[in-house]
Amino acid sequence: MTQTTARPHAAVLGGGVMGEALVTALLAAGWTADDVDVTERSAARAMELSGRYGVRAADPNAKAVKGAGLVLIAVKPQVVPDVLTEIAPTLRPGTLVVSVAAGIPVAVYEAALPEGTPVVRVMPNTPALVGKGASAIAPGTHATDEHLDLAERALAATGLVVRVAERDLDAVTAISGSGPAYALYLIDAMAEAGVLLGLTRDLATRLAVATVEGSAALAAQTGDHPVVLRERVSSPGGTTVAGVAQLDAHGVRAGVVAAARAAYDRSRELGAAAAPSPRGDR
Ligand SMILES: NC(=O)C1=CN([C@@H]2O[C@H](COP(=O)(O)OP(=O)(O)OC[C@H]3O[C@@H](n4cnc5c(N)ncnc54)[C@H](OP(=O)(O)O)[C@@H]3O)[C@@H](O)[C@H]2O)C=CC1
Ligand SMILES: O=C(O)[C@@H]1CCC=N1
Repeated sequence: MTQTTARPHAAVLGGGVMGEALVTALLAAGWTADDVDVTERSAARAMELSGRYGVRAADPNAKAVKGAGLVLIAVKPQVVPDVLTEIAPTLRPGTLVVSVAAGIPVAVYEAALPEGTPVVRVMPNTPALVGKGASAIAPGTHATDEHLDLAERALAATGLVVRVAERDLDAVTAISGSGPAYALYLIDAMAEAGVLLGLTRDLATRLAVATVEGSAALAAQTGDHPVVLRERVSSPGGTTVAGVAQLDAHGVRAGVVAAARAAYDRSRELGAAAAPSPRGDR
């Protein structure tokens, strides 16, 4: 059965950073609090989310998915196999399973869940919390365009959502999934430099945040290549070329590439660890 209801009852499994972002996204996209259940390992955290958003703190996972037409998995990758074992017996036919877990291949979900279960993998990022996220979604074997549409409706309030093939998700994870940490690392470094040069920390941080936000907006709104935009900041013989030469001298570009490569490799490792063993004896 294909689940195409506009806003089916949703169960968010795992109410950590990303689970909370998904709960807020659903509510912002028009789901009512009555239509969203959230499960957690710790009852205190589940109650916290329930108190904050009015959603139902439901447990265990097997019970939460019983009445759901949309299940969103937001536990750590290492916990995904156990959660799939828990929910497989009670998942309704046709319920769309959406997972944000890094690295875990669609094949792992499809092997553990009832035959024909539609699965969509999502790689979101934390700016989703303020509607400025970037998410990529990839369909499993049984996910139709309608299932992708439903996943997009669920993510509508989080920001940019793009459709990709599953093979691209490790790279997406390395760039936009982990990317906010790289950007925030830069902001922190710029603010720290401002303090070193005599600004107050508050002023330096505000300037660094506004500068990175403004630069991103400039790139997004003009569509100009980042190098062209960078050249416009760089007056001949001026301050910017002096500064950027130091970024090159300190290998910052190479560091960013190495960071993304390491995140990509880690995403693949997480997937390999969760994959059924060749002997099929997991
Ligand atoms: N944070 C991010 O920027 C992004 C994260 N993701 C993915 O989102 C997923 C969650 O990450 P994140 O939110 O950062 O991690 P968190 O640790 O913040 O959230 C996971 C939550 O799941 C809870 N949990 C553990 N076991 C169960 C269970 N059996 N049933 C229900 N809940 C359970 C954890 O509780 P406890 O802490 O008590 O174990 C925790 O609160 C990961 O798979 C990650 O790859 C994807 C993109 C970006
Ligand atoms: O660090 C992680 O593993 C998750 C996935 C992408 C961002 N955070």
